Amino acid sequence: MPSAPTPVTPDFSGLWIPLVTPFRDGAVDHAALAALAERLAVTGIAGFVVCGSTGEAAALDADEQLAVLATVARPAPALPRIMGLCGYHLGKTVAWTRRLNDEDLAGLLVPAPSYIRPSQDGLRAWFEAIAQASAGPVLIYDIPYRTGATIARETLLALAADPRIRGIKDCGGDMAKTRALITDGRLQILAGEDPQLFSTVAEGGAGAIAASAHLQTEDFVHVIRSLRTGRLDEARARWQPLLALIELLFAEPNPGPLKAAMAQRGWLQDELRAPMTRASQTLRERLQAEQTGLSRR
Ligand SMILES: O=C(O)C1=N[C@H](C(=O)O)C[C@H](O)C1
Repeated sequence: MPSAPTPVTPDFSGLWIPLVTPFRDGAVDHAALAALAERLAVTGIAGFVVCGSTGEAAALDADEQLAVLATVARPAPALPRIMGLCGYHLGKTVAWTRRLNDEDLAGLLVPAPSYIRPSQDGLRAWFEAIAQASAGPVLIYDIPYRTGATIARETLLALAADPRIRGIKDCGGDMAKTRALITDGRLQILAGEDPQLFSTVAEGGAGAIAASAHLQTEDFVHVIRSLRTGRLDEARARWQPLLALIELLFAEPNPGPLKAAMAQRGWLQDELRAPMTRASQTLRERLQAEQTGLSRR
């Protein structure tokens, strides 16, 4: 049986959960967040991503983001935490990066600046300025459908030469680009599009940051471990039953459907901050039926 790939340092392999931020009556529900972190911490995950897009970070102010980070750290202090950044103002983002140097973080997850669509040279300068300000490693968050900026393969390969930039959360939707990065070998590739988790890890990706893995977490952990140790049949057997759930969770903007499904399990209130909205009634019903089916398996 093939052995697992040799880990690189720092090791970002495995399954990372981009935590939702639970709300109750408009405020962050820290009790629900702490209970969620506690529940997930024992499932075999690599760690948490705090304040990613699933965490509705764009709707949280700086104090709320720091409070969320502190709450997540409490139940499992030894479990690594990656902090998400978002924005488009370089000076403010660099200043926030410096503030985050005071926190105990495994890394920063940094998207391209939203809305302004800089050139490839501008994108490179953006990531390098943030990496330079960061005390810890940086993972590039490549998500053109949210930011409006496509990071070209050549730009990513150029950024890979920076020793502070260690990985990528890949939502680029371009498998040829993903393969080029895997072949290049300098960045650790984490699948960020949940349906692509299997193919990315099977082709040599290090793991995933997958919102849908809030649910059926052990199955997702098992899929990644099986793929990384060459147990393809085992991985496929765990993966295929997850596909319908994943499809439903992204049938409307994330994290609406995910929060609906989690609320059905009694884990949080089905509440989002505007302009994000709850999943539609029809989708909520389909999620309920799918979850009932999974619980009978
Ligand atoms: O917050 C994240 O990290 C993720 N975001 C993606 C998105 O909604 O854009 C989805 C992915 O599962 C994790």
